[in-house]
Amino acid sequence: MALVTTKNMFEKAFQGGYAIGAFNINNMEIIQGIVEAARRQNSAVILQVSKGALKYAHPKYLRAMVEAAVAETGLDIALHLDHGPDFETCRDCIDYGFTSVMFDGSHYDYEENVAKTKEIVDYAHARGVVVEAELGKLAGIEDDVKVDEKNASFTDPDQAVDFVKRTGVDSLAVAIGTSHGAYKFKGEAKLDFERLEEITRKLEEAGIHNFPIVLHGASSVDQKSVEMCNAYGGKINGAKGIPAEMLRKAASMAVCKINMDTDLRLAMTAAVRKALAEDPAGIDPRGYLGSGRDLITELVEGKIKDVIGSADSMK
Ligand SMILES: O=C(CO)COP(=O)(O)O
Ligand SMILES: O=C[C@H](O)COP(=O)(O)O
Ligand SMILES: [Zn+2]
Ligand SMILES: [Zn+2]
Repeated sequence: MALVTTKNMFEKAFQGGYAIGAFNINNMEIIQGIVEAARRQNSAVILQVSKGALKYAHPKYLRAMVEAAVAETGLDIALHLDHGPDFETCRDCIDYGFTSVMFDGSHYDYEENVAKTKEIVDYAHARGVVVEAELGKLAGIEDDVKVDEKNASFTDPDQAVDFVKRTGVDSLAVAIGTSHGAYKFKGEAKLDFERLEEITRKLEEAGIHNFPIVLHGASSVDQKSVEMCNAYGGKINGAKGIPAEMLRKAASMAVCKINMDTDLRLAMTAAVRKALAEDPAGIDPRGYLGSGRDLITELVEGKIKDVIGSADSMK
């Protein structure tokens, strides 16, 4: 039993009109919380590691824990680098046994993004690893880079076709109105589904069939977690995410990978705050971290079952 790439997962998800959840991991409790949900729902899952996570927990630790999860559950699990900033980071993760890497060159000009992505695709494909790239700029905060709403730009469908052809990437993250973090919309939530449809139509016309699209910044910012945080001393105001029905619609289209981190952070924080507040004399980390882990399981199970639709994708 070994880690798998996302190739087979995406083929099935595209055909089946659902998406695979890609959840950010930073420590053992988060990994266990997600994997337990995937096990209960018999679902394939992607565990992804940001640059910040690589710094917090060495990739060797993360890989070893994820491999333990595969051995325990027998599930299809891909270990993915999220927003790889450069060739070196992507190469290191490939060399550490990741099965998928993202190179995020969206902040470079177009030709530079093409050239850098291609270099990583060549290195990865020679080693059986798949690559996700990004075109268009999402608003919000990614690692240290903050893009404000007016500097965000949606993905151009013609450019997407040219990009996929020239780089040979395996999947593409697009900008259609989602953003990273807990504050996604000031007013009404809105995604550009026509653009998403046009990207797929143009790819199909160019002979690139069933091409998997990735949606970043897809947390729903569940009010239950926000309220729980605030009830136990948190101060989270005006947070707003992507409504579940929009994610369902995206998953039914070409979106095969849906990225969520903020929702997990909120759940973990809410549960830890509550556990500490309710047991002021408690000092056992297994108590409050265990509560965080349980709430992550509950949250991820709900996403798999009711939002992204990947339940029983292991069959
Ligand atoms: O896209 C993400 C990680 O790459 C996470 O998005 P959220 O901030 O919406 O959870
Ligand atoms: O894309 C951003 C993810 O939420 C990861 O966040 P991080 O860089 O703080 O680990
Ligand atoms: Zn980006
Ligand atoms: Zn992202």
